[in-house]
Amino acid sequence: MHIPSLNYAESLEDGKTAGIQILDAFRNPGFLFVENIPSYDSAQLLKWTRWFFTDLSKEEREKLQPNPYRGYMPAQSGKSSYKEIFEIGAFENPHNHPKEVSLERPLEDTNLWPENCDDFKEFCANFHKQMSSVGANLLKWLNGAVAKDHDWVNLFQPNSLSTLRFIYYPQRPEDDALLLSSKDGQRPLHCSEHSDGGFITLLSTFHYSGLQIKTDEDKWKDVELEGREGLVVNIGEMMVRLCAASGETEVKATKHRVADLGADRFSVPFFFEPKWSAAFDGKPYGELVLDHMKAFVEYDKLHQVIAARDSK
Ligand SMILES: O=C(O)CCC(=O)C(=O)O
Ligand SMILES: [Fe+2]
Repeated sequence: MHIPSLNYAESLEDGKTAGIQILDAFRNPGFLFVENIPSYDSAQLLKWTRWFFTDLSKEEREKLQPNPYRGYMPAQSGKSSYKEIFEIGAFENPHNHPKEVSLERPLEDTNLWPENCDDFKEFCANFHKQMSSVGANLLKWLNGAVAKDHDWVNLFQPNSLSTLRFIYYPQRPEDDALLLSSKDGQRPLHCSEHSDGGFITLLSTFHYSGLQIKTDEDKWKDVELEGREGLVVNIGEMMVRLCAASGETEVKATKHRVADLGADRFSVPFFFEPKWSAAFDGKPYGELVLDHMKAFVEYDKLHQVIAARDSK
């Protein structure tokens, strides 16, 4: 299916019209394609994504695991999603002490980098900044259409917890339980059905197919982009709540998934998120996320940090 599109460069001149278009897309189907973004270069992004997952050795990637939140996660066979992930945020640690993390704000965890990779690091820092700026503009335009009297952008800046996630979906190993069971007719997935939890997701899918969204009739439809350059954008559950607080109750965090097409796939979502201290339901946003993460096994190390903090 085609999703509505937004011309970003034109929107920079007319944020009011952009706000109406964005709101309309987030009401139905809940996805938007943003194109004509000055200096967005998906070829460069794909080059670095491939470099990280296929040129860098497995051992080098596995070294990037000691931090509680940021860093690398290997693929796990037999699980409903099969993917390797590398995540970075906006916080750097000049002293390069990977295990040091603030007990007060553990999600402001610092990045971990492969050795001798200044060009990769520079690319990532610039890309993180570019996505933050696109996210902030989309938010500002939507804010104008939904809640003129509240400044949402202020919740996100400075020091947002936004995450740049590189994903590699390798082919499942032949003895993967899910692949074996799929031989009975059920199509395996690379990424299982979910709605995003956060605010605004800006996704680079390159030329890969596989992304599917669930329609109101509970049917899965392939997102068709026909090689266009730009970002697939959708909102998460927290953004739905933020809109609802201003009386906008029609926007939705549409369910989506990634079909396993039997070939390698790469994608790069950017999760545009508020700063730690932004108040939601009377709590700092960072504390809300920590609570939410207790349900996820992948964040074992983060749980240990929180348990140590809470026992003090
Ligand atoms: O890989 C994709 O195309 C989608 C990824 C996704 O939905 C996510 O990471 O939340
Ligand atoms: Fe998602």
